[in-house]
Amino acid sequence: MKAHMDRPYVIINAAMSVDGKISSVGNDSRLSSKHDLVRVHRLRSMVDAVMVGINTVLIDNPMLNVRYVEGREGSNPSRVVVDSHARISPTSKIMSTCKSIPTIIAVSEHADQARVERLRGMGATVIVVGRDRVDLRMLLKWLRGMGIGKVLVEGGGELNWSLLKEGLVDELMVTVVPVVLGGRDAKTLVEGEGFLRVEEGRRLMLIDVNRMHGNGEVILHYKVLNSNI
Ligand SMILES: NC(=O)C1=CN([C@@H]2O[C@H](COP(=O)(O)OP(=O)(O)OC[C@H]3O[C@@H](n4cnc5c(N)ncnc54)[C@H](O)[C@@H]3O)[C@@H](O)[C@H]2O)C=CC1
Ligand SMILES: Nc1nc(O)c(N)c(N[C@@H]2O[C@H](COP(=O)(O)O)[C@@H](O)[C@H]2O)n1
Repeated sequence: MKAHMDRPYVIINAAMSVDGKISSVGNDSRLSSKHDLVRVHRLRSMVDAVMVGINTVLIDNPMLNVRYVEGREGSNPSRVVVDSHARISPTSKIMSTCKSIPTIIAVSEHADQARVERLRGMGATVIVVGRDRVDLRMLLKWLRGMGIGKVLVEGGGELNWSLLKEGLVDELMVTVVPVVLGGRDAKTLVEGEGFLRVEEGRRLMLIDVNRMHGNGEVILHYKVLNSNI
């Protein structure tokens, strides 16, 4: 697990149903067990930053801190929100705690300046990376320059797609939860426009499979191949 010259080491982690959904049509994403969440928090404690897309923040209102295990030297990783138009709410859990947990909001040049200043005034670091939407390669380069060596991406499907498509992911960890959710509009692990042909798909190498305490959850751990290093 070593950072690259121009970007941090990137791990995607998510929980999905057997039919590939990361949330139900009713936007319920509480899929995995407490045991699995303890594993996720351990992962959080081992990285420098946790990254999510703005939809995940608007829908889940996550905290993204380390709660279920002892943090590294009692500290939390930085939080990075990919938010082209600075839509994050000042009353969100992330913004409400940005004075005590380092918080980076990545926006595009199209973000409203007043919103950006408000977020900065609350204590978040707002960086402009990209014209119409956040340029993820530029963002990762900036994070690397700030000394961030490992990033854990915790969704959602659109962010996962953009990162995988651009070859910016090193590992993928998926907890397959023994439930079927269905729903054509329910979010899947990877959204976006998708690859036209199977041969264009991002290839993975299975490096580990773990069963979680007999509750039927299976954790699949892959290395992502042909990423642009
Ligand atoms: N079960 C699980 O492990 C998880 C489930 N979720 C669920 O996923 C859903 C949200 O996922 P999505 O709607 O796919 O949204 P997302 O959370 O991936 O956010 C995507 C949004 O980020 C912004 N963005 C800016 N620049 C971007 C870029 N270069 N690439 C991609 N996005 C960019 C855009 O506004 C875009 O619509 C929620 O329902 C949440 O509950 C989210 C995380 C984990
Ligand atoms: N690994 C995993 N399993 C699930 O079942 C989940 N619902 C998620 N969701 C991710 O964790 C965020 C919530 O974090 P906090 O508990 O608020 O710290 C959520 O927004 C997703 O990114 N992950």
